[in-house]
Amino acid sequence: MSLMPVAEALERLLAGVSPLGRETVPLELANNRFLAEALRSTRTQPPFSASAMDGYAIRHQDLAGERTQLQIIGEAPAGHGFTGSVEPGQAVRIFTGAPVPDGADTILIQENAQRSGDLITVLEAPRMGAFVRPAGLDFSSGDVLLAPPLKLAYRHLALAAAMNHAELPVIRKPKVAILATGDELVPPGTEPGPDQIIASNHIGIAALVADCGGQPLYLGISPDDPVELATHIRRAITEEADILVTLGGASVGDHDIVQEVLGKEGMDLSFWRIAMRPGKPLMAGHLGRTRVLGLPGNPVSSLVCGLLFLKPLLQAMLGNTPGDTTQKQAVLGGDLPENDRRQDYVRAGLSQDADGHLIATPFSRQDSSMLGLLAKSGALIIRPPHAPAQKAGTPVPVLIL
Ligand SMILES: Nc1nc2c(c(=O)[nH]1)N[C@H]1C(S)=C(S)[C@@H](COP(=O)(O)OP(=O)(O)OC[C@H]3O[C@@H](n4cnc5c(N)ncnc54)[C@H](O)[C@@H]3O)O[C@H]1N2
Ligand code: MOO
Repeated sequence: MSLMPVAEALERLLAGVSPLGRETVPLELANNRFLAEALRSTRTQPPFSASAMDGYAIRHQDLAGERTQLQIIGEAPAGHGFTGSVEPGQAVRIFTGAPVPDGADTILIQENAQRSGDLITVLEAPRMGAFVRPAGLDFSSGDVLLAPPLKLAYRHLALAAAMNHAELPVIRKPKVAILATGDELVPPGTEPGPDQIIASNHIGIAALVADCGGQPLYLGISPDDPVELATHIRRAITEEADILVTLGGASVGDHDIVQEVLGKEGMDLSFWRIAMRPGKPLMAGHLGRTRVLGLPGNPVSSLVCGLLFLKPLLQAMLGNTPGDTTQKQAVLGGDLPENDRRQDYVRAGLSQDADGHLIATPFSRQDSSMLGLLAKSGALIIRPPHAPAQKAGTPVPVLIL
C-alpha cells in the first residue's frame, strides 16, 4: 500500500485555498480576529503638542539667570487648554495630557519648582523642550499602522481605537463542522455502556479550531450506520460549513465507513493514507464548497493531524502566514531507533539545560491512544522517513506544543 508523504499531502490540502471574505465587526469583538485590509489612521496623535508631566509650562530662555522666579498666569488641565500665550517671565500650571500653551516650549515638573502664591521658583532647570510631546509623536493622519496578515491582539485594538476606528474589517471566521463517529462513543459527563468510551477528540479539535481563529460547530456523535452518518454529513452542508472534520472511521475496518458514505454524498477525494505516525488514515476531499478532513479516531492521531493539517488550512483561510513558526531545534534527551517509512511525530518531554538548549526526551511508549502522554508532552520530535537510529545529544527538529 502506498502512503503519501506529509509534505505532498499538505501541499494538496492547501492548493487553491485563499482567504475567506471579509466582514466588519465592532472593535470590542475584534480580539483574535484577522485583519482584512490595511488600516490608516484618521487622526494625528497627539493632535497637539502635549505635556507629559504635571508641572509648569515655561519658556526655556527664561531660565538663563541663576535663580529664576516665574509668574503663574493660568492653568491647563487635560481636556482644557490654556487659551492665552505665555510671555517672558510667565508660566502656566499644567497637567499631564494638556496642550502646551502658545509661547511655552518646556515643562518644569512640579517636583523641581517651589510655589508661593502665583510665583514659582525654579529649583532645578529642565533642558529645552523637556516633557513636551510634539504633535504626531505617536502617529499622523494617513499613516498605515496595521496591515494584514495580522491576528489582532490587545495592543493592536488599543491602537485602532486611538486611530478612531470603531469597527474593523476582519476575515470571516471559517466555520468548522466537527462530527464524531463510532458506536462506542458517548459524550463527556454521561455514563458509558460496558463496551463504550467517552468521546474526547471533538473537544480537543474544537479548542484547536477556536485557537486558530475558526468557529467550531459540533455536530454530535454519529453511530457507525450509513444512513445516520449521511444525515449528519448533510447537516454540515446545510450549515454551510467551510470545513467538515470527521473523527474516526477513517481506516480499513468493516465499520470504518466514513469515506464510503462521504463518497456517496458526492465527496471528491483528494488523498487518503499518509506516510506519518500517528495519523496514517488521514483523508481529505471536497464536498461541494465544503472541504472535508477525515481525522483518524485514535485521540493522539486526531489531535496531531489537527495540528499538522487543520491548523494550516485554517491559517490559509484566514490569510495568515503559512508555515508553522513553532518548529525549533532541540537536542535528543534519549536514544531513538531507526525510523520506518512513516514520518514520525514522537511525543517528548521538553526541558532546558544550563546553557538554555532545549532537550526533547522521547517517551518510551508512543501508542496513539495515549492522551495522557500527549498532555504531558512539551514537543513532538519530527523524524523523517527512514531516519537512522539517533543517540541522545543529537540535534533534532521539534514542534513545540
Ligand atoms: N488493519 C488495520 N487496522 C488499522 C490500521 C491499518 O492500517 N490497518 N490503521 C490503524 C491506525 S494507524 C489508526 S490511526 C486507526 C484509526 O482508525 P479510524 O480512523 O478508523 O478510527 P476508529 O477505528 O474509529 O477509532 C480508533 C480508536 O479511537 C477511538 N476513538 C474514535 N473516535 C474517538 C473520539 N471522538 N474520541 C475518543 N476516542 C475516539 C476509538 O474508540 C478507537 O479506540 O486505525 C488503526 N487500525
Ligand atoms: O496512524 Mo495511527 O495514528 O498510527 O495510530
